[in-house]
Amino acid sequence: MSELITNIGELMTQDQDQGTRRNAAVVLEGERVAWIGDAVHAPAADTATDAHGRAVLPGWVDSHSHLIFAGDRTAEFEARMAGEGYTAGGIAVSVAATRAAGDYDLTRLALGRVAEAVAQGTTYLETKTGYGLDVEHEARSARIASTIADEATFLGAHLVPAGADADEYTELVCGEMLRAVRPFVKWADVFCETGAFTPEQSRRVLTACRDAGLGLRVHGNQLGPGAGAALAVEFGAASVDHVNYLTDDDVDRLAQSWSGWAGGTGDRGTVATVLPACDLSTRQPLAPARRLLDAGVQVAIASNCNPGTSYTSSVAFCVTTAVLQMGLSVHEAVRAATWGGALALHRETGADEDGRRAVGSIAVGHRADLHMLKAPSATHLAYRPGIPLTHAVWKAGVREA
Ligand SMILES: N=CN[C@@H](CCC(=O)O)C(=O)O
Ligand SMILES: [Zn+2]
Repeated sequence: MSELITNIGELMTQDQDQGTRRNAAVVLEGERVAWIGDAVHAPAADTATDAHGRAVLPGWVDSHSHLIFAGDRTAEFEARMAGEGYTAGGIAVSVAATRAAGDYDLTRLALGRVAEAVAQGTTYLETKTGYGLDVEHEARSARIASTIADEATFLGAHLVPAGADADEYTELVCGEMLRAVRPFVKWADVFCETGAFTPEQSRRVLTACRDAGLGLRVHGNQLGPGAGAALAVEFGAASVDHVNYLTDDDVDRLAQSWSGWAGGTGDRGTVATVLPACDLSTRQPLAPARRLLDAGVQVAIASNCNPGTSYTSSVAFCVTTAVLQMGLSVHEAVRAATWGGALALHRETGADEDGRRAVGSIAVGHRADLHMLKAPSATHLAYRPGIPLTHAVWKAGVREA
């Protein structure tokens, strides 16, 4: 089956060759993009959709979320809005509720969050464990994550559970827990922060997970300056996420990690993933996305949807904030939330070992993940903040919303 989407007012492909086109058309064939060009030259297809001048972007690639949880942390949020600071300790509340939930409920809750994200234009999604924190519940979370999301990440090193010895728990994460989750996940993550895991414990987790064949990610420099970004670069992690408190050396290291990557090929570095909704919800200083881009660091924008620090799956909200508050252009912010997210998940180019198609940009042969706005241009995402602008969503060529 093929579908022609025509009369696209602005087609922001985020593809180097295609750029942003006016009065464009796209043909989808099965799960892939088969043709891109001027609407006046569009070929026939089995079905046709008239965009009536609306804008089309790649679907959002949300490279950082924590969707496998039960329970509610409204009280913690209210306390924070009344002036209390965020600490990692709140994670324990979600751990208790998550362990208490049955498999059916936990899966249903997570699926509901995925549906909410897709309805807002997200077509590729990573999610993490991290609210189980024992072997049984981390393995269960990993299994559910692998069924509801495109990419699953092991975050056993999210918090040392109450009553546990930090070093013993770290050993558990690196041993029995890692073996239990391994069949379900592609990535491992560690929360390297005061109140969570020390640099030395984080190093042990990263080493064990790398040795087990997992790709690496790091939660770092969220609540204060720390070792997260430096460790991420040292271990060749795909991304370091949060990055609110970076020193000049951290920025230099991240930029240096991309020095062998020219024109989209060569050695990858570590993507700096900024999480604007989390920064607002925790009242942290916004991550320095402008400074990172200017230094030559590849940047992604993600929702960090989770019950503690960022209970939203709206990548559009994050893009809006990145433009209005972080100094990014609309094109840069959309790029970071599409192609940048794909880069952070190693999904920006063609088929990998899994044989899957590139996501995060619109090009012939890439996965047909499209997001049509109720607006003539992507600029409206920032120009009309808070307005739900998703008109239609295609995921792998299938109309989802
Ligand atoms: N910072 C660590 N983990 C999550 C928050 C987890 C929570 O508070 O439940 C985050 O990315 O912000
Ligand atoms: Zn997170």
